[in-house]
Amino acid sequence: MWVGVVSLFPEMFEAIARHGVTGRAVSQGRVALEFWNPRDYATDRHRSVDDRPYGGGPGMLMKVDTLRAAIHAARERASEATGQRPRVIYLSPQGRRLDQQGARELACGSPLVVVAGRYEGIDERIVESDIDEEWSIGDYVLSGGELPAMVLIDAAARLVPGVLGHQDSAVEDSFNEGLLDCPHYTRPEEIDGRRVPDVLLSGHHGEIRRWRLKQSLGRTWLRRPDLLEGRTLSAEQQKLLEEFIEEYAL
Ligand SMILES: COc1ccccc1CNc1ccc(C(N)=O)cn1
Repeated sequence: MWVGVVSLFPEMFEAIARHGVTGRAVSQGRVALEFWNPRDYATDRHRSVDDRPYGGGPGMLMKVDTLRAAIHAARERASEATGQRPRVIYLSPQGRRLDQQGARELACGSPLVVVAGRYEGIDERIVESDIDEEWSIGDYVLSGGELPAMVLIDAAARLVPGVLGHQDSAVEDSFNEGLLDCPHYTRPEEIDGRRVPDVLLSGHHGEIRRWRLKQSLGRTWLRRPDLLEGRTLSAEQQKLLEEFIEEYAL
């Protein structure tokens, strides 16, 4: 996966570029991250990258000429590096809500150019002319698009084949089936009198799979019933959920 990042604070992206699963993906070349900083395209003495909003009002916007130069440079490089036109993405509270399905879409195929806004955002004409898609990580406002950009890149990068240790861990990710995850346990077998569920110690892999699926279904029913709306459960899933509800009601 190739990602070009347009940001005034490229060093923030060390958080994903140099640590953990994403850091390893970058060092192994499975994910390529390149950066363009609008400030590098500033020509005035103060190297300004923000500008005043027409119509007045509080705050500033990102300066048009330096931002456009950075976006165009990233676009060009994307085409050079991958032979494909990139999808230019802008993170903003006005964008399409990122979810696991969206992450899957972003992970496969086209190179991405991700634009992280600062100040009060960017000129609408840039959104119209240079941005292909607006995405949001949730209904809240942050001081910049860098953290949302890292969330989007991380969610997509971990789905790139070979990035996760053993591929099943992405497949087993309950959101993969659109369900919440089941509870997880590791040593010791008992913590303050709380024991690991016996089924997980039994070695019966079929029982364990069913227990985990039942827990995922039950938790989803309890915490996020909306995820079950309009979803047809298999006969097995229906049975397991009914069992969970019966036991829960007891
Ligand atoms: C006032 O900030 C802005 C105003 C407009 C656009 C971008 C920004 C940068 N901030 C962001 C960016 C994305 C998200 C999100 N929900 O994905 C939250 N905040």
